[in-house]
Amino acid sequence: MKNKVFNYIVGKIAGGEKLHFTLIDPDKVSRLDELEKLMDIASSAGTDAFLIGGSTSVTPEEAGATAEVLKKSGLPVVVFPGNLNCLTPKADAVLFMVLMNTMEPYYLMQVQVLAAPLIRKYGLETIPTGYIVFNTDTAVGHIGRVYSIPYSKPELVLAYALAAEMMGFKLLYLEAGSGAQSHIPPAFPGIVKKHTELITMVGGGIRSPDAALELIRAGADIIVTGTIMEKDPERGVNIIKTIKKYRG
Ligand SMILES: CC(C)=CCC/C(C)=C/CC/C(C)=C/CC/C(C)=C/COP(=O)(O)OP(=O)(O)O
Ligand SMILES: O=P(O)(O)OC[C@@H](O)CO
Ligand SMILES: [Mg+2]
Repeated sequence: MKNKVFNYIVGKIAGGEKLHFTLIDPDKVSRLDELEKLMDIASSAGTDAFLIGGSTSVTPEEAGATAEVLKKSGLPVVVFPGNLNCLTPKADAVLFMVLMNTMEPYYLMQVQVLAAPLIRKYGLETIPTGYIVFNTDTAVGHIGRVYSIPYSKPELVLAYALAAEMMGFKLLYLEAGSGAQSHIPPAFPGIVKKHTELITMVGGGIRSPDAALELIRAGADIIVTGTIMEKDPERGVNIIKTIKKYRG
């Protein structure tokens, strides 16, 4: 069905839910038995979908094998691509992303042109996504040649968000970078939510239920965690449960 994953997300948000996505980096979780364990823990806690991706070192075979395992959960499996190598027909959908604050033309239009025919052949659903990365001191910040946006300037974030909406993106991913020292300020999802209709997804450096709650209260619709599930699954479960209990 067309837009199946997107409609699943929109339906949950319309029903008053806040969502949690679990990021699996095939570069970090390469053993399939470990992956299955993580999947069971996250899905029992109530995560709403799985993202698969990494900035470096993901082979198409690893992406495919990861997707195949995660599909067993019955939850949507969405590619969050660092590049073409992350694409796999085994997933349900792909975040069709533009890295809005890059200085590298490849991440603005070239990778999308290279990816589009492959995605069509694979039959993957595409979710038009504006991607903004705030921390240059992370793998994605380095690989993506990110042009940093000051943390003290939410109005600049809003300018990006308005541009994303005017260009027809449906989702805006505000990213501190995987393993970032700190998550983004709540004022960022706050200002985006106040002035646009974009689905607002926040990730990077979220390591506590309080941090997730703060971002959700400010306006984030979707919280992404990756590292915490690999390092401290119990804490990861607490974050998911807190998000799923929240009613605004
Ligand atoms: C449309 C297609 C096919 C691709 C878009 C490609 C774009 C725009 C990529 C943006 C730049 C980039 C490198 C994104 C990577 C995002 C990602 C999957 C991050 C996951 O975390 P890691 O950066 O691997 O963190 P670790 O350092 O913890 O491994
Ligand atoms: O690994 P963490 O810090 O949870 O970040 C998740 C995600 O936003 C990275 O793209
Ligand atoms: Mg990685």
